Amino acid sequence: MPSSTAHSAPQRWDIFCTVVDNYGDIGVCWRLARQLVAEHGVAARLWVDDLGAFARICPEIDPERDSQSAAGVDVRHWSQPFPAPDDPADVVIEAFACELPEAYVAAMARRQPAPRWINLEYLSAEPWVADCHGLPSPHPRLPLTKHFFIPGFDENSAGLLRERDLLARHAGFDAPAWWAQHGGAPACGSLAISLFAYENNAVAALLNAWRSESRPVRCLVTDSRVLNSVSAAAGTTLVPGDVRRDGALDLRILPFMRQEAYDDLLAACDLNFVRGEDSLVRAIWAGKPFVWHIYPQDDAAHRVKLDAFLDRYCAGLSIPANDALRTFWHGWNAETLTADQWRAFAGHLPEIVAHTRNFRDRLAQLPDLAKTLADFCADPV
Ligand SMILES: Cc1cn([C@H]2C[C@H](O)[C@@H](COP(=O)(O)OP(=O)(O)O[C@H]3O[C@@H](C)[C@H](O)[C@@H](O)[C@H]3O)O2)c(=O)[nH]c1=O
Repeated sequence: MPSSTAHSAPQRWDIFCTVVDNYGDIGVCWRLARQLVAEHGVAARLWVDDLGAFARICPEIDPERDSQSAAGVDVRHWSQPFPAPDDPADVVIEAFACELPEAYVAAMARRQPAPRWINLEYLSAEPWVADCHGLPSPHPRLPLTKHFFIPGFDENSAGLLRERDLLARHAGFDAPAWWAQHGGAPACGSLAISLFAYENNAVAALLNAWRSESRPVRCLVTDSRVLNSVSAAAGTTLVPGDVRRDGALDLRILPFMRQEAYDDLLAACDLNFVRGEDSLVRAIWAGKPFVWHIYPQDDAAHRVKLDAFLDRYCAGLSIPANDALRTFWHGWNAETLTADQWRAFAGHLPEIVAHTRNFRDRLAQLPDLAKTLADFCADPV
């Protein structure tokens, strides 16, 4: 149910997003803002410090304009100094612990009732999420309380972003039409693979393995950081539109696409290599086997995060499939992958296909992140 009625003004939400690097931060905030407007009837204003990054995933955005509307969302450039705040919103989302403008926080403190203030954290499959999700954090000086919202994989977390019609869209996906517009259907019996990742030295081993596969492999490389590694492995600079055929491998470089189109790419392929948290979640909803290149952190904290996810994802797999999948994911993330590891993983793909579909279906039983948030914020503080 929308949060507003015909008689009351819609609830106003301000979502603040700083683009730390890449597209994950804005990718998540943009999806959330659109879904809140479309499914919960709120008036959402999205403050973004880097409109250039935003325009890459949503080409309607004009990076030169401080104020514009897209998909019903009021998009604002979060510039410095921050414009004097008018009336702070009913709900204020601070995405990924970005620091709100001081003047805005002061205005929040003057508001009656105080706004709901949410710190939307990074996704994690780790067990500590259950203890921290939803915790209040009173402001040390002002009459404000911030709550932590942590996306995750069970009912003790904030859930995952999932639009109401997403699974139906995947179920009705017209693969032949998609392939007709994207270079033609792969040869019969092919394995279609999308490749989105950070730079990764293991690309060379992977491409070699695919060249000598027993079945044709159509690999669609996104115009992302992994393209540097693909170019290095190919010994030439590849650009969107390039096609390279070598042995069983048919390699195609795609242009960077709008965010909605990325979902279709995941739906079209049999296996998706993803990175960061937003593409990981989209790969789960596509219900196809996937391989996660997790955002690397200096202290190797990403290994713990990766294993926590693997523990959830692999539960219920046979021991050989479990071993092959984990070894393959670790090899990809450590950039030490071998052709044997690919063959072992690929040999278990039929089991992993069915397993991933079940994993997706189980997660789809949980409330989605926008709903969890909208429910929590439905009433004033
Ligand atoms: C390949 C492609 C992706 N996308 C979108 C899909 C996603 O919304 C977004 C990519 O986001 P992610 O998968 O999260 O990967 P990322 O590496 O871009 O973002 C990262 O930012 C870091 C700061 C975080 O620590 C990471 O966890 C992650 O969020 O880009 C397109 O819109 N078009 C494309 O062609």
